[in-house]
Amino acid sequence: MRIGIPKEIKNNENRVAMTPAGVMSLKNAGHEIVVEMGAGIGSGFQDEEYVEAGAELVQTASEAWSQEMVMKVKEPLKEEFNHFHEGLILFTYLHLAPEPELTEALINQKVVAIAYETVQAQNGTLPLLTPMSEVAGRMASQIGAQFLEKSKGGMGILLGGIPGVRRGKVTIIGGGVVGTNAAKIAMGLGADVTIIDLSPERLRELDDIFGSSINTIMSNPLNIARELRTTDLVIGAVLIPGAKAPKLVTEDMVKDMMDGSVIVDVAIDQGGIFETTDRITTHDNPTYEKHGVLHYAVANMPGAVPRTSTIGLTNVTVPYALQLANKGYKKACLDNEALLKGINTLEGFVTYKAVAEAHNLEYCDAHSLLDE
Ligand SMILES: NC(=O)C1=CN([C@@H]2O[C@H](COP(=O)(O)OP(=O)(O)OC[C@H]3O[C@@H](n4cnc5c(N)ncnc54)[C@H](O)[C@@H]3O)[C@@H](O)[C@H]2O)C=CC1
Ligand SMILES: CC(=O)C(=O)O
Repeated sequence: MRIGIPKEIKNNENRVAMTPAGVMSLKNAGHEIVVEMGAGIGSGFQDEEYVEAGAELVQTASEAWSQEMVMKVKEPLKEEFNHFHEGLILFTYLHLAPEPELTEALINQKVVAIAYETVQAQNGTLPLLTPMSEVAGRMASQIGAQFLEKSKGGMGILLGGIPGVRRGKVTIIGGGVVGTNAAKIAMGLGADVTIIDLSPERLRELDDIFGSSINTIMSNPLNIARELRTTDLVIGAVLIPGAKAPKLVTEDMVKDMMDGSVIVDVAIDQGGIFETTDRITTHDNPTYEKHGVLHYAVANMPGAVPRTSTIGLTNVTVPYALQLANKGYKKACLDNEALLKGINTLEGFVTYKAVAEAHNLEYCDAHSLLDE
């Protein structure tokens, strides 16, 4: 199969879909990899390294996009929609639930759109989301700590406190991969950490992992409102796979937060869990202030640490890319239920229920389309 790797064009998106090591694995399996010149530079991978690994370099995005399968990192931006063509296999993060225009473009062009974030293993885990959630979770506490500094717009507190001065309070809503990683770093900084989750089993697991070093609390509107009144940094880390994020924090709850406190809404890529994170911010201009609270809502946080992120992402995507390329997407998805769950659009239909529901579109089962 011929596989294209275009350069990412989102604001400060320095990741690339494939390292030279990944290219070599696919090349050794008999596939042709076409890499847009300079695609790896932001992650510290030179064009020559791709050539040595067996890739063909091309000058334009159009050439990289005109292959049978395209692998990317971020969901395509409007400027990229004109590259879509019927039957193209697009393997990337998509986050379609909050993206009606992208969903429509993929349907209209009959793209086989396989979303990294909905590839789901039998045990419910999301293997192609996990490494980026690990990165974003760890970054969320670092970033929150920074924006609590006075010069950055925060209330001017040190999360770890000092002897004689209270520690900062961090509340994490959603105790999955992002939440757990955010907790590790916040604890490392010396903060007083609380995790709120809806799943009693998950709260139990968190209690087993962290013991009495953190507080665990059941998710409900009353508990969230009460915790946020005394929180310095709140991190949004809830996910319902494929679906628009639930707005768990109302505008009134935000109004009740302390002036100079900070929100980091990591779940913004699925629409965000705060009523007040009504826009996506960028690494260039990452925050805005509303009701005295600083809001950070960058949808490609791992793009800021591209070297770590690109290697982490390629580690997990290559085995799936090999299945798609070796068997063709139909057989690969029929053989592997996890990959099948990744298909979000196929033959002009939405094939992921939560996405169809988000846009009020007809849902069609991917398995039955592949079986025809
Ligand atoms: N902004 C960015 O750059 C990045 C964003 N993300 C996003 O972060 C979000 C979280 O991802 P993961 O941690 O990997 O998901 P996950 O599936 O590991 O964890 C989600 C957690 O939310 C909990 N949850 C569900 N409903 C809840 C509710 N009503 N109240 C409280 N908790 C609830 C679940 O029980 C689960 O523990 C996703 O939207 C993901 O796409 C991930 C990486 C980068
Ligand atoms: C998960 C995602 O969208 C990202 O890493 O940018």
